[in-house]
Amino acid sequence: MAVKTVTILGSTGSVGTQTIDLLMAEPDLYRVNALIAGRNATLLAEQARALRPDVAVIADEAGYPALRDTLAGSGIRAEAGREAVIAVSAVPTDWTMAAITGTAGLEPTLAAARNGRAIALANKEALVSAGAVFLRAIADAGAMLLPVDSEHNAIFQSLADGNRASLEKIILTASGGPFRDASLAEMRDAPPERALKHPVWSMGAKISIDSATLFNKGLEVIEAARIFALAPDEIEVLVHPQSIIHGMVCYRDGSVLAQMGAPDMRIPIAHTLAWPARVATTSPRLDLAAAGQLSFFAPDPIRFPALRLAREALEGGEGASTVLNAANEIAVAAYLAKRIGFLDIATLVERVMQRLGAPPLADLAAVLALDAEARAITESELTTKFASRAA
Ligand SMILES: NC(=O)C1=CN([C@@H]2O[C@H](COP(=O)(O)OP(=O)(O)OC[C@H]3O[C@@H](n4cnc5c(N)ncnc54)[C@H](OP(=O)(O)O)[C@@H]3O)[C@@H](O)[C@H]2O)C=CC1
Ligand SMILES: CC(=O)[C@@H](O)[C@H](O)COP(=O)(O)O
Ligand SMILES: [Mn+2]
Repeated sequence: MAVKTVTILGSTGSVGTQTIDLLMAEPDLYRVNALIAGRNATLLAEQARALRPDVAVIADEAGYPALRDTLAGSGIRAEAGREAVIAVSAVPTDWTMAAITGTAGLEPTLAAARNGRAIALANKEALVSAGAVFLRAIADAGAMLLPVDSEHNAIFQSLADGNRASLEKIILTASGGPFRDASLAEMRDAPPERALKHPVWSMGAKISIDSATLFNKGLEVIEAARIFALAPDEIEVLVHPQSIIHGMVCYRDGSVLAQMGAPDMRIPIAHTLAWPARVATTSPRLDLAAAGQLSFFAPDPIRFPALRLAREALEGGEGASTVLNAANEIAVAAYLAKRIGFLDIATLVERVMQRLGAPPLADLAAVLALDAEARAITESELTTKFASRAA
């Protein structure tokens, strides 16, 4: 088998480190071209010394001296700053893992896509924010989009028999998050430390809070609509606390194909890494007898308004998803900084959506401008309407 060249955008994060676990398990199959991270220069340098890429890039320039000094004499280039992140993302490589959190990952991911190779997409915010602009860039470049998000990878696998035309609907499962059974009062007072405790998955802070509000599932509804060209009413969400079935495709003859697996992100990452082949992983094997029971129920729209807001954004036209995503990124950061309460996240996002509506998006510049405007308006809402709480 030919050696596959690999670049990881977001190598120091939860998805990035699990990708590295897989690469290190099969060192003869892969060669790492570049590792790119945000701030964690110590871990990035350690990863670079183990994987020996051509270059390691740290977005935060303050981390450059540590990265440069640790890599001195190794033959591995050290670079820093946003421009270097985008330039190195653009260097041709067979497979790019797009795992930078938030719209910070949009331009690097599109730079990688322009090479027309495989993009393993974990960074759902980039697709939600840029929508058709993102998909057009992928299609124009002839790149292959491989969904890493567990639910979308499950749908991708369940569609593999080519029966897309016979699809009736898909079902995305949700764990329900740490507040699945909590009262509204508990949620109102919940500190970030509690919201960060996901019942099933170990993930970065931003997506963990999104799972707690169900904005993660809302973003995933939009992500699924874009990747699989589905109408909003063709996408259903079911809470499935065991997180064993990740997604299902329902066909018009009544058949339902589901993808199952232990809740371990190395499984969908490995699927995209080896696609269309499969590689062995050491991930835990599914033991259905031990699981005993698989349960499902509809999400509660009162405690979790995020799903309604995401559906409104999806139906509201292009720019509404950009606004929802940007407002949510700012609101989550404000919650983590204890500037607002947990339930304020959705309230804030809804206010910003009402203020900005759904402006059309002609190109990437329009996406970035709307993203910046939505962030500024969310900040101004935060400092005015939520000022008393912040005091
Ligand atoms: N974790 C999971 O299981 C899943 C995650 N996803 C998606 O994957 C993406 C990554 O999630 P996750 O790994 O949990 O997040 P983490 O917070 O764990 O990791 C984020 C990564 O992005 C890097 N990063 C952040 N900002 C920048 C920047 N401006 N420039 C370059 N690099 C940057 C971080 O670097 P550093 O740490 O050095 O600052 C880190 O390597 C998200 O979009 C998430 O929604 C989807 C499905 C599952
Ligand atoms: C692993 C993964 O794909 C996450 O997006 C996961 O789905 C989060 O769990 P929730 O179902 O609680 O959002
Ligand atoms: Mn997911």
